[in-house]
Formats: sequence, structure tokens, C-alpha cells
Amino acid sequence: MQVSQKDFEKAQEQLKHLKKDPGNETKLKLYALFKQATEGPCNAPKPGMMDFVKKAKWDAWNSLGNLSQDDARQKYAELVSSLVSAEPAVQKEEASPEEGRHDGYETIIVTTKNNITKIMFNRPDKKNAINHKMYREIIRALQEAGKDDSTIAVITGNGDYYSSGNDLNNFTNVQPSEMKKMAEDGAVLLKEFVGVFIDFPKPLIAVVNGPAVGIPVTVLGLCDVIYASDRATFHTPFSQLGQSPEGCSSYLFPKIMGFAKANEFLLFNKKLTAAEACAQGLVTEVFPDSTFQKEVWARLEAYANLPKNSLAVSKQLLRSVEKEKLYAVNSEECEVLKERWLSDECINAIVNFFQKKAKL
Ligand SMILES: CCCCC/C=C/CC(=O)SCCNC(=O)CCNC(=O)[C@H](O)C(C)(C)COP(=O)(O)OP(=O)(O)OC[C@H]1O[C@@H](n2cnc3c(N)ncnc32)[C@H](O)[C@@H]1OP(=O)(O)O
Repeated sequence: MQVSQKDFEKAQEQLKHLKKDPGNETKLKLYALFKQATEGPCNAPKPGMMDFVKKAKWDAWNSLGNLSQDDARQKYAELVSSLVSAEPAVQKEEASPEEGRHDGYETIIVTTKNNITKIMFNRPDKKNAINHKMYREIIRALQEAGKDDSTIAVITGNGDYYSSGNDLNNFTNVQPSEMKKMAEDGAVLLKEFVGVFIDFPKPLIAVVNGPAVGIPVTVLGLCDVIYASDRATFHTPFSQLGQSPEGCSSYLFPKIMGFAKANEFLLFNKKLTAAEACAQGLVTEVFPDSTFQKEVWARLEAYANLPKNSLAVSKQLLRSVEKEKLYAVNSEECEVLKERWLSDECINAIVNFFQKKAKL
């Protein structure tokens, strides 16, 4: 059935009013079909490897080969209509703002209630991947939590993931001439981010509600108690990303887990279940997912009723011996990562991640 030009234009209009983000993969498909329908087979020069986004779009268009413009128009209209029919029937009521919620954050939700400041990663559609804005918001939230009248602070994730770590888009859209500056700026931001964990003056509790990847795992060594759901997993895929450990994990994880286990985790990308992470000392306790939130929050509320100053000075005693060492380790790790982010090993790994995403 041929799609008229009018229906094709109607589909384009409908696309503009979609409420739910269809995701990168679908957006690439739509881009490719639109180009094929309006310009025919891919006739653009192939972008450079470094220009990940342009390359992914070129690959998507080029992979349609000689699909006719009429067929491309039809597939485009069919894809849009499937997205429209998948839209939620009624826009969910905006959740009433949570009691004690702090304004001024976009990528995290910060609330202070019952002497607890909770910092919740809030990019569930992206598995709580941490983009530059989110690094800066977490830094600010922890700095403010360190000075507010809460007794303890909690970090957790919204949705099915705790966090999938560094947002790999942080490395994209960078001109070759800007790569060195990207690495330098990234190292400065990372050093500040880890530094705020090193310096956090109150008990910091990680409530690991789901899988955790990369930097949210490595800074667990700087948290004081780690409670995990039994559906959580812990993964630091540094060598497969051509990168290296951060979050002071290169120093703390061998101390916590022993060298043999830390090496398997930090060098050889071994993914740990919550039970394994607990057995190796990285996690304090694991709870059945069905009762995780209820059990953990009952404990946290009890902790938050303890004498605030006693907790703060005791944490200081526990952490002060290593503080200078942790600053030095953080600096060294950031220096090494500056070089890693410019390496072919890292660049190729990031390109592979996005090319796998772009496969039509
Ligand atoms: C200032 C710089 C500091 C740098 C500090 C260094 C830190 C080191 C690290 O953190 S290394 C770890 C980096 N993280 C990753 O490598 C994980 C990458 N993501 C994945 O492997 C997968 O997404 C997954 C296994 C986490 C989840 O897979 P699943 O198939 O269940 O879900 P999707 O892949 O479809 O994910 C849903 C959408 O979210 C996007 N996404 C998820 N994680 C990331 C990420 N880390 N970076 C960017 N985007 C991510 C994914 O692309 C999907 O988006 P889409 O719906 O638009 O396609």
C-alpha cells in the first residue's frame, strides 16, 4: 500500500508530538528512513570515526541500500504509527513533589526527611548513566548534604538500575582538536567528584537497588555502609573499555577484597552478584528484593535517630588516617584516565558501544 506524500507529512507531524522518547535506536531508524524517502540511497560522504553521532546516522542511512523511496516512506509511516499507538493512553499525573524535595536538580532527586538526605539518581531511561550535568549535581548535593541538618546521607537509584556508570555520550560529539581538552576537563570533574566522597563528613549509605556499573561501583569504597538488593550486580568493565580504575578503587578494593579478587574485578571485568560482592567485603548486607526497601529504610531511620555529632566524629576517626593517601590515589587515577580516554583502546570501545546500538 503506497503512502501518499500527505500521509508521510502527517507522520512527520505526529513524530513531533510523541510524549515518550523512542530511544536512540528507533531515532536512528527514523532518521535513515526519512533520508531514504526524501533523498534516496545514501549519497553523503562517510564521517570520520571520531564523529560518533554523525557516523551512527550515516551507518543507519547507508544500511538501507537501494530501498525505494516509496518503500522507505511506507516503513517510516508504519514505524511512526507503531510509536503513536504505544504512547501512554493518559498522561500520568505529575507525582506530587516529594515531601522535603530540594529544587534545582534535573538528573537527581534530593530529599531531606527524618534526618536523612537522600540523593536518588534519576535518569531511569538511561539506566541512571552519569552525564556531566549529573556529576555536577551529585557534587553539589553531597556538598549541601554535608552541611545540612541531616544525620546521614543516602545514595540510591530510581528505576531498575542503581547506575550504569559514566554516560558514554560524555565522549561523543568531540571534534578531534578538542579531544585533549575533553580529557583534561573530564579529569578535573572526576577528581572533584571523587573528592566530595572522600571528604563527606557524615555516614554515607549506598542503597544499591539494582545493577551498578563503573564509577558508582568504585566510589562504594568511599561509602560507609552498602546495602544491596539481591538483584543488584557489580561490574567494573574498565579494561574492556580501554580505561582504568577510579574512585580510589585501585587502592581500596585490594584492601577490601584482597588482591586476587580485586584484580579479577578491576582488571578482568568480572561481574559480581550481590552475594559475591558481600562475601568479598564490598557490600555490607544483601536483602531479598521483595523486602529490600522496607527493611533497609527501617534501619536507616533508626540510624538517623542516633546522635549526629558522635556519628560524624567517629566517621572522621575511621577515615582520617587514610585521607592524604586517598587524595593522592584519586589524583593518580585521574592522571592515568586522562591518557586512557585519548587512547585508541578506549575510543574503539566507545565506538563499538554506539555501533552496536545503531545496528538496525
Ligand atoms: C567526567 C568523566 C568521568 C568518567 C569516570 C569514569 C567512569 C568509568 C565508568 O563508569 S565505566 C562504565 C561505563 N558504563 C558502561 O560501559 C555501561 C554501558 N551500558 C551498557 O552496557 C548497557 O546499557 C547496560 C548493560 C547498562 C544495560 O543494557 P540494557 O540492554 O538493559 O539497556 P540499554 O542498553 O538498552 O540501555 C537503555 C538506554 O540507556 C542507555 N545507556 C545505558 N547505559 C549507558 C551508558 N553508560 N552511557 C550511555 N548510554 C547508556 C542505552 O544506550 C539505552 O539508550 P537508548 O534507549 O537511547 O538506546
